Amino acid sequence: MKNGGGRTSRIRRRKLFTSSESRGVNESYKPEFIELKKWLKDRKFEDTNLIPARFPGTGRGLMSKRSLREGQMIISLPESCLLTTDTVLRSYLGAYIAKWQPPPSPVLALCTFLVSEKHAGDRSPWKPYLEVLPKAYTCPVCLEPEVVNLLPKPLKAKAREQRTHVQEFVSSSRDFFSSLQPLFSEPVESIFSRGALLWAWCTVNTRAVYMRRAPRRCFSAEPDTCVLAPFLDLLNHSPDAQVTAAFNEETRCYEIRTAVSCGKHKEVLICYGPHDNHRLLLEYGFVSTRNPHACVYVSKEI
Ligand SMILES: C[S@@+](CC[C@H](N)C(=O)[O-])C[C@H]1O[C@@H](n2cnc3c(N)ncnc32)[C@H](O)[C@@H]1O
Repeated sequence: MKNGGGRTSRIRRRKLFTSSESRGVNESYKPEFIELKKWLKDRKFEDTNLIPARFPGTGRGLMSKRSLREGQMIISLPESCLLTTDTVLRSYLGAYIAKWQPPPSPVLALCTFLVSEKHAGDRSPWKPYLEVLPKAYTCPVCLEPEVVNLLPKPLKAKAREQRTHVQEFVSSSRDFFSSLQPLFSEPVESIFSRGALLWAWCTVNTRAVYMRRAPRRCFSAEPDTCVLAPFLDLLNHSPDAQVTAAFNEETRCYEIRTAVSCGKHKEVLICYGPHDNHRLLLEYGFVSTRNPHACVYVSKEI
């Protein structure tokens, strides 16, 4: 998910789908969504097409308020709503990132910002977004080792690789977090705990959209492609969905258009990529029951 190709392919590029079975229960009355709506409006985003809802098969997602025509814009989220590495560099963390050697990765910058803003609580200007983010994730890295042990062999190996990757991500960032101590009255070890970083890593890896940004010297050479897109990131996945999605340099908005018409009061779904169920579980923590990309892994010996 973190490499360029994987993320590119999963970014819900050309696909949108609405399921007739998935009649959802409106959740827009919930205080957290009312606050998020106000926050988005202050940043010049007013949605007319979508409302948060809970669906029987996919859980929390977005429902169409009206029918959508083929080619119609589903959502156009202004740049001011996006959480990018620029947001982080412009923040109180910017000076610390700029002077840290070796330069931190773009994902580390995003995770540091998420943990720090979450810690700020009511003082964070991002609070309405942080409040709607999941409290926990179901990617294999979050599962107990006994549960990972029950996975099929090839997936088990991938799950262990993911755990090692995240462990290294956390342990190799310790000195950087220590350098941030002047910003906090509490010890940084208690703020940037393993649990907090795991939550932030899963937030970025399960929810970010793909938007390639120019490399900058203050970051490591890893591609800077992950951008958090509040509200838009409530869209769930269907392998059959057909949308186009990209940042529009003219409107300065992240836009998603449907390639097919879509009925009123249906779940609006996008496609994260042509992923089999192993990849969906690894990267997003779920599997798709009717997945045309499902495949069976056969060991070399067989
Ligand atoms: C970009 S978020 C979508 C919004 C998310 N459902 C929420 O409540 O915030 C991606 C996450 O949604 C869930 N998800 C997306 N598509 C799904 C599907 N078809 N079935 C079950 N869960 C899905 C997974 O937990 C995934 O990691």
